[in-house]
Amino acid sequence: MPDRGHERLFDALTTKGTAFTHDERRELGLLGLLPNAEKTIGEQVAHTYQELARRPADLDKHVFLRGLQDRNETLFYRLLAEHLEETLPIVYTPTVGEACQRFSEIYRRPRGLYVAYPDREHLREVLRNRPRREVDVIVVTDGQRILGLGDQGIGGMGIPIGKLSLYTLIGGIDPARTLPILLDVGTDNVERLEDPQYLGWRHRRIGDDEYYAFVDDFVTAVREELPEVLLQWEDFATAHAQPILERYRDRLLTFNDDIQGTAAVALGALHGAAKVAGRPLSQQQVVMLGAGSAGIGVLEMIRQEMVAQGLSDAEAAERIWAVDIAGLLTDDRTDLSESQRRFAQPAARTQGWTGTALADVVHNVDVGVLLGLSTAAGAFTEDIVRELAAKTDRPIIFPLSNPTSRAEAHPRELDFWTGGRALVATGSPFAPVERDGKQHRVAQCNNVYIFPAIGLAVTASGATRVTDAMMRVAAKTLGEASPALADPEEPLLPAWEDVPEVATRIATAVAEQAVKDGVARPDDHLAATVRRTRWTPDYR
Ligand SMILES: NC(=O)C1=CN([C@@H]2O[C@H](COP(=O)(O)OP(=O)(O)OC[C@H]3O[C@@H](n4cnc5c(N)ncnc54)[C@H](OP(=O)(O)O)[C@@H]3O)[C@@H](O)[C@H]2O)C=CC1
Ligand SMILES: CC(=O)C(=O)O
Ligand SMILES: [Mg+2]
Repeated sequence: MPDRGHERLFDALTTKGTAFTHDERRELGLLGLLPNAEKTIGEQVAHTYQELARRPADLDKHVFLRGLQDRNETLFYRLLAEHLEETLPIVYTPTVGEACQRFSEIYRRPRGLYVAYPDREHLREVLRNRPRREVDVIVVTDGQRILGLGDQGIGGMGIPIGKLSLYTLIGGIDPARTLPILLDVGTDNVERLEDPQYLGWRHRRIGDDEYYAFVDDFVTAVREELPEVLLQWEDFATAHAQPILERYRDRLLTFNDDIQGTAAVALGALHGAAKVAGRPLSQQQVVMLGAGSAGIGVLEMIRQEMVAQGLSDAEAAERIWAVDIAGLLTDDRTDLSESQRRFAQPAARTQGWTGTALADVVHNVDVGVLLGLSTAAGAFTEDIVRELAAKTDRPIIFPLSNPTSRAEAHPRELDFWTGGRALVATGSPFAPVERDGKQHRVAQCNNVYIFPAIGLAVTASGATRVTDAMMRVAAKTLGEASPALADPEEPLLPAWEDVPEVATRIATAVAEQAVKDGVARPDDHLAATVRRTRWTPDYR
């Protein structure tokens, strides 16, 4: 801890600002550095909230909140906790997308680490320069697939910063023990490259050989410096996301949020949806628009769930249909990756069809579940949705692409086209839908329901790996918390004010699974350990 009063006052993690008491001011050498009044944290929150509310534009609100985070983290998290539903879309999707696009323009202060390719000979030194010694969670991106907004280069840093805020807010991870990292390997975004304000390495993205060697060196440096840290991969382009996960998942404590976190939240939401629809997942025909890393990750978990519900692998595969830009994934296509090929349907099944686009699949298959992880805004058209709704009482429709501008459909339209029968969840937040004079909250099926709980689970239990079984337990525990199970009129996922508590329950179940899987130390009081691990936004 810094010993000079001035440094103490400006240490965002420990400062209390105007809430330092007179005695503390004397003790810490702060006397005279602050105006006379002594505020409580409650008063500071009220004042700061007023200031936030005065900013009309969401991006301005984002900049304001990021500034607060850099000044006083305790106050930042207390404000967010007290206004969770309202502030989440500001620090996270959709506004964080715009913040990434305009990162260089709104940049104020350093946070986290920029691990740049030109510094590749000095990665250990970069890691050693981290602001704090002890780290529980790293979120790392290379900025190539930021939400559905494509390559943002160094601007991608907004995502690890935002995700880690949610690790703290929802998962109770001590903010002093989080580290956002941006791997700066160039950008192919011409607008960024030509922008004089651009703060990243002004260079095209490096080739795959250099890229994988660099990622390897980065992982080596992380293992040497922080051998026990949880390393979360975020918003990598699909071509890199899966190979990176496969390469490191059995070697370190790591997971890919877009592949595994998204799968777990989708399965959690499907649990409640299938119950309300009155038909288990294993009896549904499932269509996914989008066969990127997120879409394939979700389908993989759905397949596992169908098998757990009694189907053979082959029977499960028959019920899963994946569609990308070129149409349905079929076994005669030569452009599919290995992970996509697992979901390719026999081309013979499309005999007699006039095409294999989404509309054709919905026309020819008794679809009960339609999911979107495609970035294709509006792809769930009125015709498609009406046809789907004519085949089933309670169509399950999840437009999951982010940010809002990339959603495959608007929940209000889905509700209208299906006469209020659709069971809907979206990736980004939407306003409640009005039906029969009542407001119905739309569930936000976003991996934010999962990753903070995974962080809490592994931190509390000392886990050394993230196993598939841990992810499945996270999905199951989330599914069991669905308000729709008790009342089909309720949303498919818990309300934001309940999410920190639900995250604690998920974390406990995941930690128990980690012990069962032999990747965490046994603990007779895991639930208590998980609760004790949680950091809370109180002045110490
Ligand atoms: N709700 C949540 O929690 C999460 C949401 N997401 C969102 O999912 C989206 C996809 O992410 P990711 O898988 O990594 O991205 P990718 O870009 O790798 O995948 C997109 C997929 O959609 C396909 N696609 C694109 N446009 C169309 C179209 N017009 N019609 C049909 N298919 C199309 C692409 O096909 P092709 O390969 O042929 O181009 C590709 O298969 C993003 O918007 C992201 O924000 C991601 C993670 C979590
Ligand atoms: C939510 C998320 O991880 C994404 O859209 O990429
Ligand atoms: Mg992501």
